[in-house]
Amino acid sequence: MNYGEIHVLDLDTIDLSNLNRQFLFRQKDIKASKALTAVKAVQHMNHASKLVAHHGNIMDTKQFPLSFFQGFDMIFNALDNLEARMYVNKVCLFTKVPLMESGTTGLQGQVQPIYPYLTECFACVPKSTPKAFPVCTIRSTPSKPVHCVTWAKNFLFPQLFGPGSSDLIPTKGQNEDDDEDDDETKNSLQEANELIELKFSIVRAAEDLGDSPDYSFVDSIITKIFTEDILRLLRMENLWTSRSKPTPLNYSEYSLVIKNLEDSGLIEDVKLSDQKIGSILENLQTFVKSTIRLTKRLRLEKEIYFDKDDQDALEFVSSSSNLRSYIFDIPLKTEFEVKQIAGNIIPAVATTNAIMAGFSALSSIHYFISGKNSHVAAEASRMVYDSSVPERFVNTSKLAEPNKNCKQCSIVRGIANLDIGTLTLSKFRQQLIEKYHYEDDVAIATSDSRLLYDFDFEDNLERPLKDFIRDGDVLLVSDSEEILDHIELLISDHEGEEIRLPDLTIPPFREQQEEEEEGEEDDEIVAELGNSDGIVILDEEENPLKRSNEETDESSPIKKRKIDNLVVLD
Ligand SMILES: Nc1ncnc2c1ncn2[C@@H]1O[C@H](COP(=O)(O)OP(=O)(O)OP(=O)(O)O)[C@@H](O)[C@H]1O
Ligand SMILES: [Zn+2]
Repeated sequence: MNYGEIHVLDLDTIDLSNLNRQFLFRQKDIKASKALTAVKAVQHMNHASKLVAHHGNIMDTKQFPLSFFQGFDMIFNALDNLEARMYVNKVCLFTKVPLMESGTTGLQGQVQPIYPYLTECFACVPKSTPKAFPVCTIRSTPSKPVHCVTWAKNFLFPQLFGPGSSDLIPTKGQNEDDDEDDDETKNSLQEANELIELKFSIVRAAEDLGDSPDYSFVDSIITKIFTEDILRLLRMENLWTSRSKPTPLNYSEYSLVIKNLEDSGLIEDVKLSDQKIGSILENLQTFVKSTIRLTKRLRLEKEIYFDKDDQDALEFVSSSSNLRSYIFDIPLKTEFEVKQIAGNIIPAVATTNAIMAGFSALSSIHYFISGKNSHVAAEASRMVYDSSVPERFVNTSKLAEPNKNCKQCSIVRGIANLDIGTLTLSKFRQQLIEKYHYEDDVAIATSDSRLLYDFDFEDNLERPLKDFIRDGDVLLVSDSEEILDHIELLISDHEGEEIRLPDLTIPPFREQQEEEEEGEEDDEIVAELGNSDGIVILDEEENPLKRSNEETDESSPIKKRKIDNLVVLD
């Protein structure tokens, strides 16, 4: 089958660790763009499709504006993170482009064809988030290796080399026990302040590490983190009534050996096997080595973010989490194991990936052979997933209808074309009121609930939209009278263009819901089901939304469609 034009997109470059399962890549391709290399590798195969590669982040609206998405008949997701998947899902709802969503974890996998507003979207079923631990467990009372790795990766590393970490500094009310809460909050704040001091010592050291470097700042870090902080925890006796107490590190036992290594300049040559559990001395040596190397890097890099494939960062996290484990009498881990824990790595299986990619392609055929009819394809397509039943490796199920409570599917939305550089908030507000027939006023907020305007917050009115949003951002508009529904407008920036507010897309199931509720009475709402893509678009002739800027009809088609808990404005 000829797909016409296929665009392949990925933000990453090829790593050695990809070669075992990503068959299009070879050793020589390491560090090259995945998308470009994949396209090059299959270009010569016998097919009639034109292949185009893009190296970039799908969420980058400059490189991939809305018009990019609108250019496709179908989008295939094979992403590995929730943020990007949710983003593509949302854009597909705005643009109504069908989405073939897929994913694998180890031996499990699934393919979900999504026909916007006709079938469940990616957000319709809540997704489980990665396992979270209480802050106090990570900060004060670890009991498993993963607690220590999380502390090293999410707290210590960003505090010393990155942008800091506020989410692991507890605020009141996070502990079940109130007494623990007070003591812990105070303790953690003090620890955090001291770490800021250490960060300064690192920055100073980074400037001074010359021919005869002074590494005493590393001793201060070790003493603070592995001895003094633990002594302070021990003083909080209520923490230890039903737990075994930690044992602070006695650094003086090791400091001489470390100093000799530093003086002889051999410290940076220390290398422990990644498959072997190191002794305390070896972990200390690795800690000192990686701290020195990361500090030197800070001369060129402003901030360093943890990346499991960054050897210095991995050695720092591995050694510091092991030293903490030792203090809390928790089993130590090899560097390889720490890498798996820190990188949330679930082994990827080439066969599962291949099977799911195959089903993705097969499933899309329903859409193409039906002449791109979403209704027919939605009826014919199946969700495919691995099966836990022995002797039956895959299972299928009919596609479910959108979840009526889905925060994505249940929203009235549209795409607004405008020039964010020149359009002021005031003009935008005025146009909204005219176009959608708000009776009084609106409130306008960003998608992360930052209020830009409402009737008693007018400070921003004369500022252009570009001061608050970028191309591709979503704005939330709500009716100050709370009669009309909240709406979501995706902003598509077009320099020099007059503002064009869209006719809104109303999810079909909400239309049916309201018809059932309101019976025949409501002749204000004029809507039509069953146009080619199944989306309810308000009728051209009779609906005021279609007649932009004309005040010929006082009624509004989005009247009374009120969804609770959608927008939190403050
Ligand atoms: N926002 C994004 N834009 C473009 N590509 C993305 C985005 N987020 C993730 N990806 C890509 O999605 C792909 C997911 O693939 P997968 O998890 O199978 O392999 P991988 O990430 O190469 O494996 P590993 O994590 O072991 O390196 C990756 O190639 C990743 O670069
Ligand atoms: Zn949904």
